[in-house]
Amino acid sequence: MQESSGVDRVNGRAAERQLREWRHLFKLDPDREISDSALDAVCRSGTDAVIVGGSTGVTYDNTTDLLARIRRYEVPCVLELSSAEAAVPGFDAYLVPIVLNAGSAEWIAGRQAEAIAAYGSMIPWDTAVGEGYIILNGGSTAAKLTGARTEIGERDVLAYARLADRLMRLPIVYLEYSGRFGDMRLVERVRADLQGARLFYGGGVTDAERARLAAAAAHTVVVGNAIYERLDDALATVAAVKETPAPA
Ligand SMILES: CC(C)=CCC/C(C)=C/CC/C(C)=C/CC/C(C)=C/CC/C(C)=C/CC/C(C)=C/CC/C(C)=C/COP(=O)(O)OP(=O)(O)O
Ligand SMILES: O=P(O)(O)OC[C@@H](O)CO
Ligand SMILES: [Mg+2]
Repeated sequence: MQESSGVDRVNGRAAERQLREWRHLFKLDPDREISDSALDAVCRSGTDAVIVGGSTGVTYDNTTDLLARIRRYEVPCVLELSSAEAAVPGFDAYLVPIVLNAGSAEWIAGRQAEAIAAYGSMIPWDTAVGEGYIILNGGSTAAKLTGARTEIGERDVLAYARLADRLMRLPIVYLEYSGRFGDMRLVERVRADLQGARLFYGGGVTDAERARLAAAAAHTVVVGNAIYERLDDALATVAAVKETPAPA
């Protein structure tokens, strides 16, 4: 384990505890171009960790290339798996999405079980962490891919979150609005209702103002597309999140 990685590889549950302390995360998509100077700014920004992931076009090669570039820096780097073929060794931890409101079991347990069977003893269980995704922007790539039931109200969102939190005991519930800024009242309600899981929020956090709102509602704020579209504003989200008092 690298001293600076921020993720304890000796004991997977310790890795989960460390993830719980993270307030701000940047998500880099291996399927999108990023210049060396932009990557340098992201990795030195003070974010708690960089997630590598995207819903489509993620391959072993583009994931390996991005990991090698990020490894020049001390920032912890975790892989969010969206395809079994792109399970690249060398990350500090592995996040495995389980799309609770997917239209088909393929995205809830099907692909995951297939990959677990295929990789067998090669899986680094000590750094593997499950994420209970609830996808709420029907226009997003992830929603279309998984046929997610996005037209649902607070009662159903809370039910999915409780399923993940109280029954499945997943360490992370992820409210995903990728590409659109979500309903912070709903985010706040879901976070306040969780008993053990950490609430990750991602979607449309494009500047400091939105980052503050999201940081007041969720435990952890994830910033993705803004890195590619409005880099300076994206970088400003780090301080905005860190300066916002963490919710309970
Ligand atoms: C080294 C080694 C062998 C490591 C293995 C690590 C490990 C723990 C393996 C276990 C096996 C396993 C379970 C593998 C994963 C299998 C798998 C493919 C699961 C399916 C994941 C899934 C449900 C994907 C659906 C899409 C999704 C929810 C992706 C999450 C990321 C996301 C939403 C990104 C946003 O995407 P983006 O492209 O940016 O979207 P926009 O267009 O909106 O911007
Ligand atoms: O790309 P954005 O809209 O910032 O969303 C971040 C993340 O939740 C995507 O999985
Ligand atoms: Mg994206």
